[in-house]
Amino acid sequence: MHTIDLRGRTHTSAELLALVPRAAVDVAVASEAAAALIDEVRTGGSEALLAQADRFDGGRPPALRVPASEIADAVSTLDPAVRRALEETIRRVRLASAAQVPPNTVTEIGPGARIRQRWQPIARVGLYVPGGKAVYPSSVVMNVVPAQVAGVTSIALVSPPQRDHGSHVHPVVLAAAGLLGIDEVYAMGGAGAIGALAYGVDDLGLEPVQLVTGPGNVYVAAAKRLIRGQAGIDAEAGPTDILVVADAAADARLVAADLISQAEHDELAAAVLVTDSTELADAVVAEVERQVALTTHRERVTAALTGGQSAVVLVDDLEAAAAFSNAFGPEHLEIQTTDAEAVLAGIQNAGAIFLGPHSPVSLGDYAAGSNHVLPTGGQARFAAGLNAATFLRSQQVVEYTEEGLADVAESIAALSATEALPAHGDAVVARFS
Ligand SMILES: NC(=O)c1ccc[n+]([C@@H]2O[C@H](COP(=O)([O-])OP(=O)(O)OC[C@H]3O[C@@H](n4cnc5c(N)ncnc54)[C@H](O)[C@@H]3O)[C@@H](O)[C@H]2O)c1
Ligand SMILES: N[C@H](CO)Cc1c[nH]c[nH+]1
Ligand SMILES: [Zn+2]
Repeated sequence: MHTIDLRGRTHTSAELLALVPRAAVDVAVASEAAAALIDEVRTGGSEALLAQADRFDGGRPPALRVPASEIADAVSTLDPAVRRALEETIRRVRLASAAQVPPNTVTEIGPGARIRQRWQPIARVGLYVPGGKAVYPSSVVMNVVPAQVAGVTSIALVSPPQRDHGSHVHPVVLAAAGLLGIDEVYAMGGAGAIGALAYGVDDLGLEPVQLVTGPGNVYVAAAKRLIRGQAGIDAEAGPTDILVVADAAADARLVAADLISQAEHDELAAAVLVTDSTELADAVVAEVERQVALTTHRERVTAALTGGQSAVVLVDDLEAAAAFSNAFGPEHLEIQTTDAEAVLAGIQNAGAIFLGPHSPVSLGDYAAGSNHVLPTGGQARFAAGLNAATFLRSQQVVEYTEEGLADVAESIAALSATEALPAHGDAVVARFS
């Protein structure tokens, strides 16, 4: 991991933004390849999706649409311990997602003047579940549960076919879908699958969706950026990142383990330590070296940690640490300091925040009840993680009586005349003449 030394002076927000470490290959760089893959699917339909599966996933799935019997089989043959774990995760995510549904409200503006605010679910959504370097049954739960809690009634789920499973969707992904009552599942991955959801695939009977959500690699994130407008998207949840703010009191062994845990997702994953303690920085670097040598995906982890996106950042104090973190906009922010609440008070931008030594990111990835589909690449500076409200739209229902309208008729006339749009005022006058 390279070092960024910010000690000795304060930095403006613009300077911090310029210093933030990022991967050389980002969503913009992957965009051209993603656009070509989406175009192939728009013109070539199923045959293009099968060819892309052959090219990227090591084989053509026997059927793009997974038969209902295969989903049922996956549920019935699911390892009992994994089933219990999935069911507990579903329970917890459902509880936390229910708390994200905003209440419908009625505001009495004046006599006979009422604005109702209602939250309307999106009718049909497409959910992406990754499956390249790893498989993600947990992402089935993280996508489906908030959609169901929001009241979405039509859900299509896509996930890449797996070479090791005869080019079928991974059975635990199918089992997770089955446990949640999802029966529309397709064996397709990457940018082509995002295009298929957004534009539909006629010869497959895949109807276009109105919103595409879910995590994926840089090509998936690029594809989501490209189809935005045709369908809505959640945040771009691309290659994962973790930023740990730690002081001298933190346990270097745990900090290192958490950095490595996210680096194992992808060579493009980012792991950043920000600290005011050179002793802790040295200890974490030594621990990372020791633990990487023992970890399963050591090559991928090494690539991620030595990439330009990962770094150890030295700061004068924890206020400067929070300022750097805000500029980075981490997907996951861990605060491992003596007074975590004090650091939290200075944090504005983060996808999800993990406080103290017993709240590692792995907890949020699987079992906290929080959602693990989170904005990456600095998007947490303006975007939120996937949640029930992502699947809802607020709609204001305007309900005025004659008396209520009369009270504002003069204001409308004045403003419409000022804007040189007199027909607007006339439409109100017509109601009183
Ligand atoms: N931010 C989040 O919320 C979040 C959550 C979970 C996972 N993730 C991220 O999701 C990603 C999962 O990646 P993955 O690769 O394991 O699975 P994936 O399903 O995202 O990607 C696999 C697909 O990528 C496409 N692809 C592969 N190589 C390509 C190439 N050279 N050109 C064009 N397309 C290509 C193929 O279509 C393949 O099916 C990781 O980066 C991980 O960090 C993010
Ligand atoms: N850390 C990933 C992005 O938040 C989510 C995940 C799923 N499985 C393991 N981890
Ligand atoms: Zn993870």
